[in-house]
Amino acid sequence: MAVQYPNPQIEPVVDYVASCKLPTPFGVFTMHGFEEQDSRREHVVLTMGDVADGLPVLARLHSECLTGDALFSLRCDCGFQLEAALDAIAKEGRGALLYLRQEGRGIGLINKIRAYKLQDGGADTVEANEQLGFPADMRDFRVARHMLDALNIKSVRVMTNNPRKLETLKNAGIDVVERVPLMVGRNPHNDHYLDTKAAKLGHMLFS
Ligand SMILES: Nc1nc2c(ncn2[C@@H]2O[C@H](COP(=O)(O)OP(=O)(O)OP(=O)(O)O)[C@@H](O)[C@H]2O)c(=O)[nH]1
Ligand SMILES: [Zn+2]
Repeated sequence: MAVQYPNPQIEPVVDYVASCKLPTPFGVFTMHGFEEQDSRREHVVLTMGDVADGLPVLARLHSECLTGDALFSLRCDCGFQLEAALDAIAKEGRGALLYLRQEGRGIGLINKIRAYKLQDGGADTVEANEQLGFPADMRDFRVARHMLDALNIKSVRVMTNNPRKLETLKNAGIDVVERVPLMVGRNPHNDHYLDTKAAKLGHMLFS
């Protein structure tokens, strides 16, 4: 069985490091860098507008997907969601995108490649994780709460299709006031994957 990180028994400590401007095709964001003390994992938050005014903030808590976010993979919907979230924040002129380094729902990139190989052989996304000895989802969102606290973000309107993720966020101490759907990027390569997420992981992917 895989070792879970961060350890659920130990509250993670996350240090704010520095902020800078980040111009993008969607608009100019401010990028805030954070570092987790134990794992030295580096996370960023992109913000736009005044997010510390106490009002709910449009937010995306995006888990790293190197293949979808940076390498144009059509196996999932991550890259499309990343773009749509940045676009939505820019259109509203205010919001936050937390880019969380928990690749492959927490199993890491190399294990995700192993999982994809099993999926190439017929397993679905959940079965593949289980065959490798991992739970379907190993993510831990307590790190995100620390980053929201550091930025004085009191409550969030979360862009997600995953109601279970909202529960996980609430259990991590994050004040979620609304779910904002983020349905983009369905294509022939991820059709089955998205159907599996809806059937087995509870995602609301049908309007
Ligand atoms: N283990 C595993 N991880 C995957 C797979 N496809 C995508 N991921 C990872 O899943 C994470 C994204 O989680 P999802 O379950 O797609 O979406 P979600 O964040 O729960 O829900 P949304 O907010 O609606 O996107 C990223 O870390 C991806 O790297 C897969 O087949 N296997
Ligand atoms: Zn992905």
